[in-house]
Amino acid sequence: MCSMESLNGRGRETDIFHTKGVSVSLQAKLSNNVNVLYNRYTVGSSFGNKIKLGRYSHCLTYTCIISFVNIVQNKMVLAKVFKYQHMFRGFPKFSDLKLVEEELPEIEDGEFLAEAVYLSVDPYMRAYAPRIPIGSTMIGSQVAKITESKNPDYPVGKYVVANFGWRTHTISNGKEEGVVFQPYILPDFEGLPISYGIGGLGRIGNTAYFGLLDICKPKEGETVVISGAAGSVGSIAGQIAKIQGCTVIGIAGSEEKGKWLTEELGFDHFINYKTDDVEKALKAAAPNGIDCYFDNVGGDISSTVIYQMNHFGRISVCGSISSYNSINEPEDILIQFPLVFKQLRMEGFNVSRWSDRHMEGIKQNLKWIKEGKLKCRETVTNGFENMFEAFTEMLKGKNVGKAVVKV
Ligand SMILES: NC(=O)C1=CN([C@@H]2O[C@H](COP(=O)(O)OP(=O)(O)OC[C@H]3O[C@@H](n4cnc5c(N)ncnc54)[C@H](OP(=O)(O)O)[C@@H]3O)[C@@H](O)[C@H]2O)C=CC1
Ligand SMILES: CCCCCC(=O)/C=C/[C@@H]1[C@@H](C/C=C\CCCC(=O)O)[C@@H](O)C[C@H]1O
Repeated sequence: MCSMESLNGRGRETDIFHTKGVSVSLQAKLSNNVNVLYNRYTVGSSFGNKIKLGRYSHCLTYTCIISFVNIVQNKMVLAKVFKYQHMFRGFPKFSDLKLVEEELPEIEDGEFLAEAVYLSVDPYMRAYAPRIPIGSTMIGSQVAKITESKNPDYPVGKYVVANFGWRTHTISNGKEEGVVFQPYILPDFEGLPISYGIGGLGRIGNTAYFGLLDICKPKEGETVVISGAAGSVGSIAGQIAKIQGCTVIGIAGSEEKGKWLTEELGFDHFINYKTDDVEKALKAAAPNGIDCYFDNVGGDISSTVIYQMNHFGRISVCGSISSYNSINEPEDILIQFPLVFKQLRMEGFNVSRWSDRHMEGIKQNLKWIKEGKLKCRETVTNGFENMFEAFTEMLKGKNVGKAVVKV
């Protein structure tokens, strides 16, 4: 491995290579955190090559120079990768990650090369951070185009949905280790955006579909509350509750989100948890109590909702984003009283529970989209190097619908 950390500097260019009589201009734009890693060195002859790297040439080893020449000559693939460098503490910092480049080898039999087109940024990346090994690739999924293949199950030109992490290029044999699902060919979305594969027509859509229908089991005429309502899961869960004939109350953090939920998605009521008194607003919106609660946020919002639930109400615990960035343990919140006295059913879930029904959820959500009953909105950030920004903006609530990054 050859580290070029000492070359760091935003937008710095290293420049001219003359190799075997061919003059090649190489622009290596290095951002603050860019490091260059070499997985494999082909020690070819670079004797006689004139290599000029300005005043930083002392930082490069001979091996690195040869490796650069090989990259230029053989068009080797360089993947950009975000590594998890320091454990997040509190709100994630840019310096907790490191952007590096990895030289990829040629693919072998059974393998394919995929180029990320859309990457997902999700709250679980923060929630699971204590379990991510330091130095490993940041976790996450993507929709990627297969650009080379020696595996007939993954043909060139097709798109895969895969848990490759925060990286632009990946070699895979279709059997990723230690991930919650294996790469699969993007189903036919009948002209809908391929990015939906990491959103409404993927595990996000299925989280809303199964988490609401299998756990809350909402019935026509019932009142359903959704927290995190304008996010990717919440906005879909609320629309599915509307499709079931329920009265739907969405809780989210801005008036713009509220307008979208009520005016475009058909939610019956909106509560802004940042400016409204949630307890009073809930009483006004649900004078007869709440039957189902789809919980994306946890914390005070959730205990306030749970205290207003009707007998035999059902709570689907999807997540608790209000606590993910906390350093301190949350204060005790006594929900046992309503759970016991109202005989509520509260159940946590992980969408992987329904992996064997993955296509059922996708097909149903696709049908509802085609029928005009379900809308999937996205907040798109451009540029792989902006992954961290997209991630933290989502944690701050700047996204409406699904937060994705377009490479
Ligand atoms: N159980 C499972 O299998 C799965 C669970 N999840 C969970 O679902 C939830 C929603 O995820 P997802 O739809 O992908 O993300 P979102 O698209 O909803 O984005 C996160 C949203 O959380 C809101 N938020 C941030 N901080 C707080 C806070 N302190 N209190 C209340 N809301 C906050 C923000 O909206 P706002 O402006 O409203 O504050 C932000 O937009 C998360 O808890 C996630 O962990 C997701 C996928 C699968
Ligand atoms: C208290 C911590 C709760 C964390 C809950 C949570 O967010 C879990 C999520 C993962 C889930 C991710 C699902 C959808 C992501 C959408 C993009 C995509 O990857 O397609 C899955 O990994 C299983 C749950 O653990």
